[in-house]
Amino acid sequence: MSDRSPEGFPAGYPHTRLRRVRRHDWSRRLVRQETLSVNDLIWPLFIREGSNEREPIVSMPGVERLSVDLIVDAVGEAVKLGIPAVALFPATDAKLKTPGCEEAINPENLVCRAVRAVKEKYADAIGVICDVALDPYSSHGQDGLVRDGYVVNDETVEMLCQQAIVQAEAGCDVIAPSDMMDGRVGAVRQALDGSGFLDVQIMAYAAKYASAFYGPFREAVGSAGNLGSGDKRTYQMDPANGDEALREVALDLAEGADSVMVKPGMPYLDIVRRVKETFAAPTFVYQVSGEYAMLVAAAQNGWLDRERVMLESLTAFKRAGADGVLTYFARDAARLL
Ligand SMILES: NCC(=O)CCC(=O)O
Ligand SMILES: [Mg+2]
Repeated sequence: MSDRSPEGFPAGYPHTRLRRVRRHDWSRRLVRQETLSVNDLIWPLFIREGSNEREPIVSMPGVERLSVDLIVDAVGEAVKLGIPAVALFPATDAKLKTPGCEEAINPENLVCRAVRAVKEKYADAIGVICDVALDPYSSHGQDGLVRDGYVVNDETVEMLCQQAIVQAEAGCDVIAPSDMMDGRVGAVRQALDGSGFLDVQIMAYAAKYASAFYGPFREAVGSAGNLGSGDKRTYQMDPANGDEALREVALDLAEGADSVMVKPGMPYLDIVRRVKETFAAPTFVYQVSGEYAMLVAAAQNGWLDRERVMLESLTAFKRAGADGVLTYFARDAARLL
C-alpha cells in the first residue's frame, strides 16, 4: 500500500476513510441501503364489544381495545395514511370462552362482525388479516383443543379450517394461522379452496417462538388469566433453535402459504435473515407486544427517544430482510413517513 501509510495501520488507511460518505446528510441519503415506507407496515388492532367504547391496555401504553364502530374509524385512519393492511384481534367476552372453543367458529363472533363492518366501508382499500388459532376463545388459554393436558394437533386443525372459513366468509383477505399445529397451512388451504375462497391469502406464522415477549398481548385479549401458569412450549418453537425455523418455513411454503412470518421480531432478526435468504419468499416479522412495551416504557421514563427507537427498530427489520412488519407503532410510524 501507500508509502504514506503510517506504520502499524491496516492496509488501505488513510486512503479508505469510511467516514467520508457519512459527513453530510446528502451523502448519507445517497448511500443509504434501506428505506422504511408506509408500505412496510401492518397495524394490529384489538376489538372489544360495545359501541363507542375505547379501553386502554395498561401494559401497552397508547394502544386501546376498540368497539367495532371505532375499529372502523381506526381502519379509516389507516386507509388515509396508506397503511396496506390491518390485523384484527378480538378480546372475547370471558363468558364465551369454553374448553371446546365453539365461539371461534361462530360466524357472528366479534372478529367476524368487525371484518364485515370494515369491509363494508372500505372494501379493497385496505387488506384485513385475521389470525386462525383458538386462544381468543379457549377457557384454558391454549391455541388448540386440550385432551389429557395436551394440545392435540389434528383435531385442532379441523377446527382451524372451520374458523378460517367463517372468517373468509366475513370478508377477511388474509388468513394467518398463528397456532403452530403441524399441517395446518395445507389443511386450511384445502378448506378455503374447497369453499371457493381461492384468492384468500395465507400468511403463516411459520416460525413462532414460545416467547416471554407476548405478555402484554395476553392482557390485551384477556387470555393471560386463562393460560395461568401454563405455557405453549409443546407447539411454539424453542427460542434456542434456528435451523428448525427453516424447516417450519419450508413446510408452510410447501403447503401453500403465500407469505411467512417470524415472531417475535427484534430478538429474532437472525431468523428473519436466514428465512429470507433461504426461501426468497414474502417474509414478515411481528414486533410483538413485549417489544412495544419495552420501548414505550423506557421512552415514558425519558430513557429512550420514542420516535427514534421506533424508526430504528423498524428499519432494522428491513435490513434483516423483512418485506413488512406487524407493529403497534404502525400508525405513529406512518404519520412520520
Ligand atoms: N397471534 C398474535 C400474537 O400472539 C401477538 C403477540 C404479541 O403481540 O405479543
Ligand atoms: Mg409448522
